[in-house]
Amino acid sequence: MDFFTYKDNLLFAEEVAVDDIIAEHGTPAYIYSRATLERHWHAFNNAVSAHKHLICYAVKANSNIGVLSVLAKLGSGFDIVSGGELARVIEAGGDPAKVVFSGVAKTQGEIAYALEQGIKCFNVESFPELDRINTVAKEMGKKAPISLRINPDVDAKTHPYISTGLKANKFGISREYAIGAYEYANTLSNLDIQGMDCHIGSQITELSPFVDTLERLLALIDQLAAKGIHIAHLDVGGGLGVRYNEESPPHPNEYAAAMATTMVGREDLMLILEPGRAIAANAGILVTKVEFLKQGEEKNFAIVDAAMNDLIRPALYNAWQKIEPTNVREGAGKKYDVVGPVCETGDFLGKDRVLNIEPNDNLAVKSAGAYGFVMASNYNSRCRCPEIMVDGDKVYVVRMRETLSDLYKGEQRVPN
Ligand SMILES: Cc1ncc(COP(=O)(O)O)c(C=O)c1O
Ligand SMILES: N[C@@H](CCCC[NH3+])C(=O)O
Repeated sequence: MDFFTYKDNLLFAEEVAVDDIIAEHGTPAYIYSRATLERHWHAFNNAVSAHKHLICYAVKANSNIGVLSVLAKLGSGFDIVSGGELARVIEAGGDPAKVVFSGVAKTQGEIAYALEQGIKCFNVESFPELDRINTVAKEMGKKAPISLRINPDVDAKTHPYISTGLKANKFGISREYAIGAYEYANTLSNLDIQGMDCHIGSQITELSPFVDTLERLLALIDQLAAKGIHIAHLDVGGGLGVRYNEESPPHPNEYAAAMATTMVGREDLMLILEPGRAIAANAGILVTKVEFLKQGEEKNFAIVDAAMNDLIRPALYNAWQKIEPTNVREGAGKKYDVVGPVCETGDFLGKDRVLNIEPNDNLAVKSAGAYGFVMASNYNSRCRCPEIMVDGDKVYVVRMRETLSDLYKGEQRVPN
């Protein structure tokens, strides 16, 4: 069931017509569906329910407090990569004891903050990070729960910018050094070895890289057990892809069930999943208004009021996201490049899209709930747009549109 559907040619978000939301709140605007977020989360959670598990939603995909609060109310855990994300989780009502902290460069301050809040685990990415966490924990008179992120050297077959599990990537500790790293961690008195983790990349559309990775990590866990090092949880990271266009990634049910099946016989080993995109992407759209239609010599342009500063994925990864009018007109359309107001040729949301549109029509850029607003900027001194949550027939502004003075808040003139 899709919670962004057309009724009589009008796009609805759950029970509310998108054009009605826009009439009140303007464009551009991100619109999220609570029911979709919940359904996606449950798809993961249900598929692994027979195994001891924790779903740690990857906050980086969409860190809006409203979004996090929806997931916190379901009892979700969270995967964070900064102190800022931890603060958001707490503000949203999330439980720090269900937080895992990933990232290659955690600062001393971030480590201390996370220890103070009592997070579940630090996903450690290097030997020097082990030392840093041990030192901070010692100063605080605490033991830090840790997991080591193992780089399994598996090809996730995704865009090179979002592949993370290859030897050539900066992430994790290579498999060759894994045992040594655990043995070293075991000598540090303020560390408490809890888990093993990995994350091989994002927008992965096949099961096999996930299963290969899991098998490699389980083999390492067995080697560690033989050395008397006990691992209590295995965190398989995130990375499950979504359908933007023609992709056919495994359903979260299928993916999570494959993970749980590979772990049969290891009932004591808690399974942690860190899905981000698969929960948030198709739970959101970006709505933008057509400002002008312009005929170039070679191309037609639909110039819209959203830009690369609002949604950078097309410019950054040449990513394709579906673009559809919120009110469908009868008749054939024309081919357009959908471009924004920013002064860069790379400022496009889509190219060669057949659309039947007029100025002032609204367009919905689909699958924009993940890596959308979180990657937005104020480039060209553009105000970041609002984020709106629809819940049945209710509409909540979960982040207000920025105003012009927000743009220079905290800045000052230089005195004479
Ligand atoms: C450590 C870690 N976990 C989880 C995720 C979430 O990935 P995705 O949004 O592809 O599920 C990421 C981002 O790729 C990540 O770096
Ligand atoms: N920002 C990327 C995903 C990054 C994954 C983070 N580890 C995207 O939009 O596809």
